[in-house]
Amino acid sequence: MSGTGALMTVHVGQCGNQLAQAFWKSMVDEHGINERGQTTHEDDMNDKKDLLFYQADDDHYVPRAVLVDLEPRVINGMMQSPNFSNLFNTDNIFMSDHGGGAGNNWASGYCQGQEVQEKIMDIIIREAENTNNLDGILFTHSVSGGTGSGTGSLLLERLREAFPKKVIQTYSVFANSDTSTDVVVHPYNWVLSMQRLIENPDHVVVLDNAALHRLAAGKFKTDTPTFDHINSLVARIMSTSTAPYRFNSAMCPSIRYLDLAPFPPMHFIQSAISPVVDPNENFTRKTSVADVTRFLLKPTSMMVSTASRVRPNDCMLSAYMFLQGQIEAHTIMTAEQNVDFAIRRPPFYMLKPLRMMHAPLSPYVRPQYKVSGLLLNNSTSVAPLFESLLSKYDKLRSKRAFIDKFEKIDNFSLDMMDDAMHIVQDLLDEYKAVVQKDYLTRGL
Ligand SMILES: Nc1nc2c(ncn2[C@@H]2O[C@H](COP(=O)(O)OP(=O)(O)OP(=O)(O)O)[C@@H](O)[C@H]2O)c(=O)[nH]1
Repeated sequence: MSGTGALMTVHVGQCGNQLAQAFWKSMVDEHGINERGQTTHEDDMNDKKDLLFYQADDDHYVPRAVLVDLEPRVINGMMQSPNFSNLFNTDNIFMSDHGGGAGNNWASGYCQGQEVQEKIMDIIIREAENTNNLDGILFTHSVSGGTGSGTGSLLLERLREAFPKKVIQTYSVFANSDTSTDVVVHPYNWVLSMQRLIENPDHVVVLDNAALHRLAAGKFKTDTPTFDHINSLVARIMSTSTAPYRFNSAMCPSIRYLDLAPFPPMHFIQSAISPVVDPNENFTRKTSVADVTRFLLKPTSMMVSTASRVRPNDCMLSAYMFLQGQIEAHTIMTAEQNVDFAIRRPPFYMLKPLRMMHAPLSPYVRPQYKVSGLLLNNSTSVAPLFESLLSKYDKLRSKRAFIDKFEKIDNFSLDMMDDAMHIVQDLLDEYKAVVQKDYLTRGL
């Protein structure tokens, strides 16, 4: 593969593995592969299946994916489903012998992870060594339960150690703080995970379940969107953002060229997709580049609930817009100029020009719409979400609410929690400093 290496995925916990199902379902469809890993179409020259799949000795395609959970339900369910039972390499699955999960407790997930980390890392390193040119790792998990957050945190530390030069990009699901039914100790789990998200990956795509839920409720014509609805949106983000590498784009042939985090550790990325369509509905709209870009740049389109409350000094540190469909090169250039003009005025300021690129479509699947897009946006407008979660953490921590559940875990100390809180606070201060500083290009 010239200029392009391979990617592998690591999925941890219930949410991480449910996202794996949505993502890999769209990957097999987009690469013309059936549930046995066999090709369903004559190969297209732009289809780089080997970016995410390897070929077994009998030539069938196998996802370069590692599935990890401390309880077996979700992965077993996947292995029994007709779509996946013959697709994944079962040697790439780790399920704990205890089988009880981490009880929504980061400390339990982290400490159980310490006992089994070598086994999991052996799987990941073997899989990485199976490709001679790994560019990066995509990692899916939730930061509010116990396994995805706790074991996920430990694995992120170990991945960074084992792959110091590879791009690590997480898709991290934040709890839906609008619903009382979600995990009550999620602010603790979040703070502890955030420390590892600040310290280890190159990019963290922040997926706020509250925003995803609202978007899905509006678009899927249901008041009670399911995780299937929500995960289909996340799969769109993951598939569009990897489309340039998977389908031979000259503009961005590898995740290594994605310059989304010019000021680390401010590497928390918001995303928006357009159009959002219920696949079971007749699509009657006419899409255009102008229409799609306008929607993507609306603060309310971001998959982060607090981003819709625009603050006058917010600024985009780096952003990429991926457009897909039947689009002429000159249309992208005109759109780029229009967008460039729009984002130099409130509510958008940019430190770097927004980069637009044409992300090729799968040669085998035709969407219902002609033009679609994805925005990956590294903006200071993510900070209010962190501020709100930190204040939820402070409220629980000051009352020592549920703290006994964490204290009773061997090898866990409350200092770990307090240290993590300071690291998150430092990140927030960095965001605030950017917002206040006059090096922003706004004629100050
Ligand atoms: N978007 C999305 N969120 C999910 C999904 N499954 C669970 N969540 C959210 O993830 C959080 C809980 O994390 P889980 O992934 O269920 O838990 P876990 O990481 O397996 O940890 P334990 O259950 O404690 O072992 C809650 O905020 C849920 O709302 C999913 O499929 N999609």
